[in-house]
Amino acid sequence: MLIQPIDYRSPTAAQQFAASLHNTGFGVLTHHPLSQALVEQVYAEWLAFFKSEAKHDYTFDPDKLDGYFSTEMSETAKGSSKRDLKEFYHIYPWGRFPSQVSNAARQYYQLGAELAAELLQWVETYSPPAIQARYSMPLSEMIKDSQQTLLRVLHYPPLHGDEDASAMRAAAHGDINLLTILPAATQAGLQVIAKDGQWHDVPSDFGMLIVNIGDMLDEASQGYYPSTVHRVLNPTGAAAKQSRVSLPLFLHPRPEVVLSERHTAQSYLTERLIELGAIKK
Ligand SMILES: O=C(O)CCC(=O)C(=O)O
Ligand SMILES: [Fe+2]
Repeated sequence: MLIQPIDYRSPTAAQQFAASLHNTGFGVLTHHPLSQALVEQVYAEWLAFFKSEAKHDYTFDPDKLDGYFSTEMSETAKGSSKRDLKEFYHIYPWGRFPSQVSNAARQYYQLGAELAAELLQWVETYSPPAIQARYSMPLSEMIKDSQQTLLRVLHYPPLHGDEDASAMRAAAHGDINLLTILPAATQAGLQVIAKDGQWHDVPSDFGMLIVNIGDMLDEASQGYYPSTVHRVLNPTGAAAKQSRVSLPLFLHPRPEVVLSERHTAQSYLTERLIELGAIKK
């Protein structure tokens, strides 16, 4: 197995976790403090929301990018020709929030951001001194009070068999942000590419927490922590008739935070969103 799950409670968890992120761009935690009951509540409430027509009242704001993105408006990964087979909702602290769901997702946002700050401390502690010296501030401070951190509630609808042959639930991509944390989804399918170019399943038993490096941390650590390409496979057999729900929290620094000699978080994000066609020049 490419990625070994790590027990969050272990005295060597921080070191093992940082090593996993360095080697693969991914780290998987068991026995972490995020409440599984809360995650399940979010999955259930939001699945019902995605199955309702109410979602269309929250169509995303094209400038601010909060709100609901339908399958027709879904992302096309860089280098891919087909839209992903997914719909999703972007939750920001300042953004619109559906009245049809409880505050569970907002609560999760808060708890997830707190845990992420601790994980960033682990990442920092085990950065080689020469890399550490180049961080413009402690990594956990980069996300402090950030209004840019994004909770994406994702729904991959059941497949009907008439999808374009090359369209995927999520085509191969890297994340733009600093760090992503992702509770195991309601279904398998997440894969990561290894250094040898082979795809591997990411361990995702229910209750595990999957963490991956985004491009901004790759940039800030000069590649010591690599942003690794991942994808979500289309299910086959009985699983194809079921929805998949997942909940990535994308940790973004405050806009003015300096990532490297070349980039602030703001300049980096703008460059990437233009590349993705999400915003215009
Ligand atoms: O749904 C998943 O398991 C992963 C989603 C993902 O990689 C993303 O939205 O960036
Ligand atoms: Fe991703």
